[in-house]
Amino acid sequence: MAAKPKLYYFNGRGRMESIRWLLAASGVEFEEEFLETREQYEKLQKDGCLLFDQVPLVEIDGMQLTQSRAILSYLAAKYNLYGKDLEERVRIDMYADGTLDLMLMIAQAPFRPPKEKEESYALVVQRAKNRYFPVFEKILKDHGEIFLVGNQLSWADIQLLEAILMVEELSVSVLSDFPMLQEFKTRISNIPTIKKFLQPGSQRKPPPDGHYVEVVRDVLKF
Ligand SMILES: N[C@@H](CCC(=O)N[C@@H](CS)C(=O)NCC(=O)O)C(=O)O
Repeated sequence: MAAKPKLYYFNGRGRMESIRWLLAASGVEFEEEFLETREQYEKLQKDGCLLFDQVPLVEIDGMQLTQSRAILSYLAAKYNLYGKDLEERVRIDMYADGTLDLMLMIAQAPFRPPKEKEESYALVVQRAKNRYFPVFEKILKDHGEIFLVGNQLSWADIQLLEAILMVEELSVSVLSDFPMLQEFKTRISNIPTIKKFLQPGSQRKPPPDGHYVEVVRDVLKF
């Protein structure tokens, strides 16, 4: 039996969380090593595991992969979450890149000074409501299908659910003007592998707290 994928990152969401989501939604078990000290990070560097001296790092299929977007795209292809042809694939890429942009704004906010942090979160909610969610609402409404692309679950669906849940943590009523997205959220959340990942005790990570921010700063020295 092939070894489980192994994820090297902090014990928090950051740029690894979407990778956890894709694996979990695909029903793939994975191991995690959490970076807690500078020494762990320097050892990975010294051992030549980090292509550009950065995490996330994922060991899978005998490879050491870095660059979160490349990892996500590999997993999407491997686990049949990447559409049926090139046209579907590029749409999945566009939608996934949109939600990644939005989630990166959320991931970076805790590292800003308190006032800027609050402004960043407010901007995220505004962008979600005015830029990203209307697009996905319209896509679902126009094609009347249950998934964003084609007739099967894709990386784009999984990541949109992840993004919706993250923005709802900042504003519980953010979906109030988006009925298609409300239904989408319920539908995708009920896919058995995803439902399991949403249960307490899964490898899904909570929103970042002060301790997480401190560990990341200590390990990366910034
Ligand atoms: N484009 C890269 C960016 C990775 C990245 O910025 N990683 C941060 C931690 S979240 C890091 O390792 N920073 C250390 C550094 O850049 O020196 C990706 O998406 O994986």
